[in-house]
Amino acid sequence: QTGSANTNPSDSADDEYITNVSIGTPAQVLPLDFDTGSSDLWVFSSETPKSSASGHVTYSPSKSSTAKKLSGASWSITYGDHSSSSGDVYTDKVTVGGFSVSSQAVESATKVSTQFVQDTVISGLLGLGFDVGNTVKPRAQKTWFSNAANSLAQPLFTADLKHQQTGSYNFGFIDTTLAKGPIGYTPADGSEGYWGFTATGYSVGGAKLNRNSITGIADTGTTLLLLDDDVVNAYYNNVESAQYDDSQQGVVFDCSEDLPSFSFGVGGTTITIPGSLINLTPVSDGSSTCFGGLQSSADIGINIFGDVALKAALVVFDLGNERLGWAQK
Ligand SMILES: Cc1nn(C)c(C)c1CC(=O)Nc1ccccn1
Repeated sequence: QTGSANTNPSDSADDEYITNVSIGTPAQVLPLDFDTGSSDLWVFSSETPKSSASGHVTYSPSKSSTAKKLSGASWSITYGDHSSSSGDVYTDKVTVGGFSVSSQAVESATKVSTQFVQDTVISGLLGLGFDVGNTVKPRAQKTWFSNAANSLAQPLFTADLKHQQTGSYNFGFIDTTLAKGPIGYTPADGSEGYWGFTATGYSVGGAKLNRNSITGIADTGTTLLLLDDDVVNAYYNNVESAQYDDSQQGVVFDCSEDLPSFSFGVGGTTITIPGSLINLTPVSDGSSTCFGGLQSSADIGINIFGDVALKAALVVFDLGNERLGWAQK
């Protein structure tokens, strides 16, 4: 068995990717942010304060004949950008891309932070990280993919995110036609709940890869490519107008700049992010100053290959072999 779901950028800056998920009986369709950087499936619901839920599609367990309260269970999550949510837990049927898990832990939000209240294009997150990262107490719950894995043709999923176009999350199979180059595989470290891996080196503007390895995570739930300062500086030293903008909390440059590409080595292959994908968006509507898709990870303590990097590749999240595959697109 397999599943295949379309995913769409939430706005003109590709800030997030939205994937529709069916929950309950009859199906309640919610737009969720699939996040390989976390392991909770949580939703805005009938239990979310009305003022917070305003503008969001919500899940109502009372309207689902297959919903069951998970007695005594609660959850609470804080993301690296300090956004957060918490609540209680139901189990219900959850279908993604035509594949159903009959009893999936659906975490209902009774509290959500301002960032989520304001982000009305999504109704929650569907974690695709490792189960060890799930926050439900007293007993951690499995992710939708973990519950599905044993029934899928292969225990893996792929992410094919695109700039301003419809992409896909495929479960149980690899559609190699989505890629232009070979898939390079490298071990994945799931011990922290993330999909951790090590890139063997990097280069700017098509130069030969150096041998400075970069250890980080493949994170569909983070917009940017967040790397060490020495890498970020090596890149922006090639961008004439680049400067750090305090108010924007990042490097900005003239939108007219012809940005160099950024390449990294992984699993014996090279993934090249075209400069165009690193010109993320004007800092404000109509501005001729643009915000960089590559920014510093110095304040985070972990390197994050977010959507800016993932958009350049077909990425295979292979749970069965504890490995990540990257192919140029
Ligand atoms: C770890 C981290 N530090 N900083 C500054 C950022 C932006 C991150 C990544 C992050 O927070 N990702 C995220 C946020 C909300 C939902 C899902 N993923």
